Amino acid sequence: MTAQILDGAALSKRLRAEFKVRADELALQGHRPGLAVILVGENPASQVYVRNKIKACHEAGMISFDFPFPADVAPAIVLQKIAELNHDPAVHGILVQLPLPPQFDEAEVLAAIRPEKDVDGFHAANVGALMQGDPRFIPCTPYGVMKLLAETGVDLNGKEAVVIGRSNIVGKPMAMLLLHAGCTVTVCHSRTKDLNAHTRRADILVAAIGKPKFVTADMVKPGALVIDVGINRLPAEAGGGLCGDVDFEAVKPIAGAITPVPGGVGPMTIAMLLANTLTSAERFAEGTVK
Ligand SMILES: Nc1nc2c(c(=O)[nH]1)N[C@@H](CN(C=O)c1ccc(C(=O)N[C@@H](CCC(=O)O)C(=O)O)cc1)CN2
Repeated sequence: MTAQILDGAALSKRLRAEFKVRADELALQGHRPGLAVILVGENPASQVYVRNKIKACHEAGMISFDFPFPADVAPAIVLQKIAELNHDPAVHGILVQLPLPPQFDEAEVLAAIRPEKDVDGFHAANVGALMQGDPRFIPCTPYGVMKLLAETGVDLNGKEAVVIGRSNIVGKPMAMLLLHAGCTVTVCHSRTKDLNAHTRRADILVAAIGKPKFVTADMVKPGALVIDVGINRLPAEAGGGLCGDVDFEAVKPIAGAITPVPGGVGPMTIAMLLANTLTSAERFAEGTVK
């Protein structure tokens, strides 16, 4: 058996072309979608992600408003900017790139974003709505994973799903989405005993732990859908480049489907950010949100 490769780069490109059509329609009605992007500091990976988000935004016919701040900025300055953006009618989505420098209370910053413009879906109100099965904005990475799983055509109802990782950005919302899709969900983490016993019975295995090639072939059930959320930068002495949390070459012959890194979940994260921004702009345009 060789796995279906879930090509997130191709799917993202397809979706972004569809978004452009919708964005242009909104622009004709005077509501071109606008995304405000706040980046604090010079974390090289964050700089790449933000650059890619802004580029994707422009290519999809949306406006970006870019706010870079130095690493030592006082949190009050960033909070003030968020307050302004909350009231700006040209801005339909606000994103604060994570992680933030240590002087910030991340929860305080995320709580300052108006939930109706929280296109990352990290505000407690949006997290709560997702928990209740009535999502307003779905966090971009898990949202992208659900789109990739849909590409396999596999009915998720009744399937065993195992998520490795319990972060607020990926692990927890991922578990919730899989639960709502009818899966029986297990969330594993650093304290989980006998991890392999859990992963080996997973029909859907999502790895989001940030450890290069952590998931090995012996951890995977034959035919499983394996989703790799990890993006690990290898040191030069290990050959450099990016690798995921899954040992791709070893797991590919066993899995039913698998995402590559790069080119799997990462590009879908950006596509779903645009999807959320577009949704927000449509809500403002139709008056569902004021
Ligand atoms: N405010 C947010 N901060 C962070 C999020 C998020 O969703 N919102 N997620 C991650 C980083 N992230 C988006 O911001 C992100 C990560 C990776 C990619 C991506 O396209 N990866 C490429 C490789 C790119 C490279 O060369 O490094 C791939 O996998 O093919 C996009 C977005 C943490 N912060």
